Amino acid sequence: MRLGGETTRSIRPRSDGSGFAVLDQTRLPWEVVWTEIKTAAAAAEAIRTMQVRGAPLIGAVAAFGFALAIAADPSDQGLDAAATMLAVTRPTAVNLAWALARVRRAVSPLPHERRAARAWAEAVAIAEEDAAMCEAIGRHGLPLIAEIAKRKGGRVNLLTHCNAGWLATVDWGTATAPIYAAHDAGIDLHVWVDETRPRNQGAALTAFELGAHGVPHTVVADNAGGHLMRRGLVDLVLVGTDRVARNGDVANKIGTYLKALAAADNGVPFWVALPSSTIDWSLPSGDDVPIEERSAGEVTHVTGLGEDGALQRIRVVAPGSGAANPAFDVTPARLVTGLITERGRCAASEAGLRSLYPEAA
Ligand SMILES: CSC[C@@H](O)[C@@H](O)C(=O)COP(=O)(O)O
Repeated sequence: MRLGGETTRSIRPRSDGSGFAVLDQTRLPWEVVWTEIKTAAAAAEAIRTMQVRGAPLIGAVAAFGFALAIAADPSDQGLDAAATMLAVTRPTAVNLAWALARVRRAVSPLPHERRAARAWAEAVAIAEEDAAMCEAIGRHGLPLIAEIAKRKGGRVNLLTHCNAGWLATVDWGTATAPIYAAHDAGIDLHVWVDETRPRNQGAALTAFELGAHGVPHTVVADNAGGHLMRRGLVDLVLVGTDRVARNGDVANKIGTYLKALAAADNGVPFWVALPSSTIDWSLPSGDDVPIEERSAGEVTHVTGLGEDGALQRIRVVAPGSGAANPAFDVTPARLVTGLITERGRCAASEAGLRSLYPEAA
């Protein structure tokens, strides 16, 4: 996607397999900084500190990190240790465990000396496939926006939460892929961007991306969505997800559930975009999705650019008051109009998912 004057992806593997570079998302939108990752420990730290975030990108970075670990120690014990170190970095996005299991399946039957090259090739394949899946999500989601544009005969207003854009994936994004596809096809659209407290992925990242691509957008406080929907100012809510349970329940950034409730009350379609690497077939419902509990400091303080151009961290909560910080919530399938995947659109239900993925166990 576009970044400054160039076209780029969110992750840049070195052709010799010695490491990869990622965009440090804790510095965006203020600075574009590429961070070199050369060890599995550095990959784990980048995921843990959210220099990289977003379910599909977490999976890709974990895969490359695992490959680096396997190059350093291809033994079974080495594989166990590296997989555990990477797996515990963040709990909610299933893409992380999915990517580690995939690399492990690819290398386990091989002799030690062939494991490193195979692991790196698998990580590259995961990244390439993610970009292709997101592009396909764009193709399958585009008609939803085109139909509204045709019916309305004017500008289509979308609302999105968090960052499910190309920064959260390898390229294109999940929720943003249909938006970019529609915008590039000449459809007049505008995106309401939820700021997404406490870490402000909407205000900092989605707004940054949409701006770089020339997509008209407006950042709103997280609490504005219901009001905008009641006023008829939202035609479609489109979000990503970190884990979809077998029954179509969807885990996503905290606050998504409230948007789904407001959308249902106002008859606004609520669609969720995902690559198949985000489906957790082992989970019967969203009740069992592990919800990440993050530091209270993310709620008590905000980070931003001061008048002097320096980054500042400011306390916004009364001194002495505690804070809780659940980072994700689960939207029940009954509130989801449908799912957009790389294979097409389906109902948010086990039957819907199986209609697109009949081979799933
Ligand atoms: C394509 S991304 C879908 C989700 O990963 C995204 O909406 C989200 O919730 C990201 O959360 P984050 O905590 O920033 O990793």
